[in-house]
Amino acid sequence: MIELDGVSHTYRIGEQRTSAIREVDFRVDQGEIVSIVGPSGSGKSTLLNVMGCLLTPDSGAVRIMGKDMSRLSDAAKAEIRRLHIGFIFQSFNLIPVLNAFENIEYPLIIGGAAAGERKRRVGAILERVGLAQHQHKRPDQLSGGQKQRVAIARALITNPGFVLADEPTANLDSHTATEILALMSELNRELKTALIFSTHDPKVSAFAHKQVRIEDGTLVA
Ligand SMILES: Nc1ncnc2c1ncn2[C@@H]1O[C@H](COP(=O)(O)OP(=O)(O)OP(=O)(O)O)[C@@H](O)[C@H]1O
Repeated sequence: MIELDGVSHTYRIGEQRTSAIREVDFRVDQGEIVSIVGPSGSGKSTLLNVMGCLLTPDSGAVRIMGKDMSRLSDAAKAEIRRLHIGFIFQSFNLIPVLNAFENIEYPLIIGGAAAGERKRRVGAILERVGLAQHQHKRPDQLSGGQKQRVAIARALITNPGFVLADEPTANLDSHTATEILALMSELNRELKTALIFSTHDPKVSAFAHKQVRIEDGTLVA
């Protein structure tokens, strides 16, 4: 599970201070789908980045699988991220010079998987997300929905316990967004991977089992 206990974060640029999240208590259990809803600037990305250990909060505790992140070195946190957390971004963040197969394979190379195992696992997930026939295309040769399918496959290829998705459907038309959400829900049921995603669209939020609302950095519901 991921647990946040009284977590706050303030950005500092010169003299300017922006209190992005304040005293957030939050918990996600295995297999849940949780949406974080709120207007622009309310702190959704900051909250996801703290949960994914991409950002160290000023105060409060972040525990992942029971481990207190504040006690770990950067290298140990990177290892927790690699083993337990997948990321999906609004703008897909695929590597432009790699094709779909290679983008999905990349986390397995980092993790030291052998070539045969990589081929088998990437082949299986390409089938699962409906992209087997597009595996040799680079991101600029894929549609928005196909790019997000590659990103979903890349996030899931290491079998993480959690996938954090920052506005995963914001750059997609509503039909493609619905397809992507349906795919993520199916994969959540099959793999029991928890999915935490942010959105400001109530229709998108409705896909979640649990919805939390953030306003001005504070969880309000
Ligand atoms: N790197 C940063 N440096 C300084 N201020 C930041 C930084 N990132 C975010 N902020 C500020 O922190 C607050 C929360 O931002 P955050 O990106 O978490 O909100 P959000 O709800 O994800 O917004 P959006 O829906 O527009 O992506 C905003 O006031 C924002 O301007």
